[in-house]
Amino acid sequence: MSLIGINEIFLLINQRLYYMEDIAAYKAEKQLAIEDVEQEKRILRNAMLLAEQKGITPNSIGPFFSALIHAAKLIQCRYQSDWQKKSITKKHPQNLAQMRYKLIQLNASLIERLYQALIAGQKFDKTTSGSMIKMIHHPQLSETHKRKIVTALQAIHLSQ
Ligand SMILES: O=C(O)C(=O)C[C@]1(C(=O)O)C=C[C@@H](O)C=C1
Repeated sequence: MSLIGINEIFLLINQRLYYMEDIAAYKAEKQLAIEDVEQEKRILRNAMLLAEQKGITPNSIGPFFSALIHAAKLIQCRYQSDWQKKSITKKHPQNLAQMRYKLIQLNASLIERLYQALIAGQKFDKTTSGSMIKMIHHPQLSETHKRKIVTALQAIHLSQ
């Protein structure tokens, strides 16, 4: 697996995280709660199903998407709290349904890329932790939370 393959995985992770600013803005405008437990269940079910169809152990992909969702909620909370403090809101966010549709596509692409990396023999071992953490870019995400995403990614494995 080339570095390009890994770059693509982190590009998709970053794209997913970047949507959270707009989602936070939409929810602030519509006064919706950040957390939507039913949507989270749908995301996890869908990810595990797709992973299983590919040949990735579903229980190993679950914690990775849980870590992404956890980071997503944290980012939304931080944006909303920043805006509240400064009495500003981000205007004209995209529609939530549209953003969720894009997130579903990103999730599927992520699973596909992870699968390709794993069958190519890519090892996401501890020696790569530092460089992978550096590949996650988000102004609202601390090193600790980036590490949680990377640790969950390292546990993803192919079905036997
Ligand atoms: O779809 C949303 O409403 C989101 O905020 C995105 C997301 C996710 O990461 O997929 C994050 C938090 C919610 O609890 C549900 C889903």
